Amino acid sequence: MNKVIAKVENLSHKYSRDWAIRDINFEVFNRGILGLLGSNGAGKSTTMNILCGVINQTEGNAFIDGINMRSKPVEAKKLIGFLPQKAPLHIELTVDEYLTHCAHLRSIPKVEIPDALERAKAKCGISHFSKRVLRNLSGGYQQRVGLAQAIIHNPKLVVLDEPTNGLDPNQIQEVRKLIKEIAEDRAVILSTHILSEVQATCDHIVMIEQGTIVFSDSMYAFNNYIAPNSLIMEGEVLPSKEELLNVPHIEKVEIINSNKIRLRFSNADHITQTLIHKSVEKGWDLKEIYLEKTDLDGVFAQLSGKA
Ligand SMILES: Nc1ncnc2c1ncn2[C@@H]1O[C@H](COP(=O)(O)OP(=O)(O)OP(=O)(O)O)[C@@H](O)[C@H]1O
Repeated sequence: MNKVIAKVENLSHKYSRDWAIRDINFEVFNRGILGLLGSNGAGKSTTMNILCGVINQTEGNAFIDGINMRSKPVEAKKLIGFLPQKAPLHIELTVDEYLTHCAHLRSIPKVEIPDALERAKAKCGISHFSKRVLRNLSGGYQQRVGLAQAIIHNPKLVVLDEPTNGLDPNQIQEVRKLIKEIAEDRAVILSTHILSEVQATCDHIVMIEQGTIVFSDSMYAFNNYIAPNSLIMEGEVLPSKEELLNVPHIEKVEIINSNKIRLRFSNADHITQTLIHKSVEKGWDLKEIYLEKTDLDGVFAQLSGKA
C-alpha cells in the first residue's frame, strides 16, 4: 500500500533578498519515482537541499517518514540517500575502498559493511568492478558507483540531482533502467530540467518554475494535460484554409509555406486519421502528417496560460 515517506509543507526559502522558492507543497510516496522538473534557477536544488538537510529553510517544514528535518536532522538524514549533480567520488580509490568509506560515513556497523557493499554493488551492476580504481571507470559506471553510495545504507528515500547529466545515450538508458530498479523498493526523487527524462522514468511529477509549483500530479495526468494541440501537414498541393477549417475540431490554420501547414485543434482524438481519410477522399496530395511535440518552454507557456 502507498505510504507517504516525505513531505514538504509551505516551504519557502530566501538566500538574501529574493525568495528562491515560495510556498512549496508536495508528498512523496514510498515506492516509485517523483520527477522534480524545472528550468535552470527554478528552485529545484534549493528544494532538494532543504529536504536533504543541507540548508535550513526560511519558512515551512520538511519531513522524512514523519521526522522533521529541521528539528531532528540526524534521524531524518539516516533515511535518505543523496546523489548530487556532481557525484562525490574519490577517483583515486577502488570501488570497494570508496563504498567502504561511504558505509563508515553512514555509520553502518563494521560487521554489516561487507553485506551492505555486496547488496549495493549487485543492485547497481558493479560487482565485477570491485577492485577497479574509479578514475578508470566510464562515466556511466562512475554514475552507478554514485548510485551505489546513495543506497549503501538502504535508505527509504533516494534523491538524485540530474543523474544522467553528461552521459552518452546508451549510458542514459542504462542509468534510467537502474534508477527504475532502485525505485522498486523505495522512493526516488529525480530532479531534472529535461522533460523527456521525467516522461521516461517518473510516476509523479512536480513542476516548479520561478520558485513556485505550476503542476503536481501523476505522469499520466501530466501527459494528458500537455497533449499536443498542433500538427504539421506537408504536401505538394495542400487544401485551402477554408477547407481545413471545415474539418471537425480544427480551430486554426497557419500556412508556413506553400508545402507546409500547421493546424491547431481542440480535440486530439483521431485527428490524424480524420485528416488522412479526408486527404484520400478529396485527393489532397498529402506527403507527411505529424503531431508537434511540446518542449519544456511550450509546456511552461501552456501551464501558465491554463493557470
Ligand atoms: N547560494 C545562493 N545564494 C543566492 N542565491 C542563490 C543561491 N543558490 C541559488 N540561488 C538562487 O535561487 C534561485 C533558485 O536556484 P536553484 O539552484 O534552487 O535552482 P535550480 O532549479 O536547482 O537550478 P539549476 O538547475 O540551475 O541548478 C535562483 O534564482 C538562484 O540564483
